[in-house]
Amino acid sequence: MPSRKALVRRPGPRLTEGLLTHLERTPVDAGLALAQWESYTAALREHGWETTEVAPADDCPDAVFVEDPVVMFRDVALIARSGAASRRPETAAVEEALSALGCRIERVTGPGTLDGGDVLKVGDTVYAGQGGRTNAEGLRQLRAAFEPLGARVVAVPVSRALHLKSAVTALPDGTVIGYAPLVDDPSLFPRFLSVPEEGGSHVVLLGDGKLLLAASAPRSADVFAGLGLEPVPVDIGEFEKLEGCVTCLSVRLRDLRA
Ligand SMILES: NC(=O)NCCC[C@H](N)C(=O)O
Repeated sequence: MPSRKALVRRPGPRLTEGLLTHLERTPVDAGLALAQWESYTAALREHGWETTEVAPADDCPDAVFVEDPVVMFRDVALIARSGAASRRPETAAVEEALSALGCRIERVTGPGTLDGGDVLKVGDTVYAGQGGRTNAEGLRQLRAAFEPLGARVVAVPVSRALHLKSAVTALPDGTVIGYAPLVDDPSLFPRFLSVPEEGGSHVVLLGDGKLLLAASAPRSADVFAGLGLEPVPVDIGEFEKLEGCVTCLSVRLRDLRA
């Protein structure tokens, strides 16, 4: 029976200083962001995911984007080493939380860099974005950690978005979805579906055909509903101003050993 736990991390006091790469800074309302985070984590729980909070990293503005400090494959947690040096102190408490949950821990070491947001798993295929935050050495270490476990790692160039998963994610049947202007090369994916909004390219699979996605993507939600899926919209507008999306606010742990 697959596990249904999800790591999350509460927004910290410096959230509004989060890094920006592709967007101009616009004011972030910290109170509203907290309310949106509470609704996001409540939606996970309502759909059967038990949430575990990673201890705060209050000096790290981007710590709420808990997907980036780790990549999971089966019960192995590969602790990442961000291409953004200011994000590296986020990993310590993530490692502690995963270790306490019984995960085996591996670590990306320098000069390798890797952000969890650059890794999209579709079954045993692991698409790894190489761009601003993940370098060739990080990719090499990802292969070394996961290929012995049965992963097939496919490198994907990322030049138009912060992370691979800022550009593409996947539906339950494995179809990769993306907002075409942000995808370097859709032909790298066996099946690609273009969605009408940037926010529509990020979905978190909740199980039973349900997809968590941003409320900013209603037309994409209609596309998914037309495919027989059930969109679950959540407003994450304050995090979108910081180049965050639904995927980066949690790490689902589906293969923990009992
Ligand atoms: N996986 C993700 O897409 N993470 C979003 C991180 C946003 C944050 N402001 C950053 O630039 O690192």
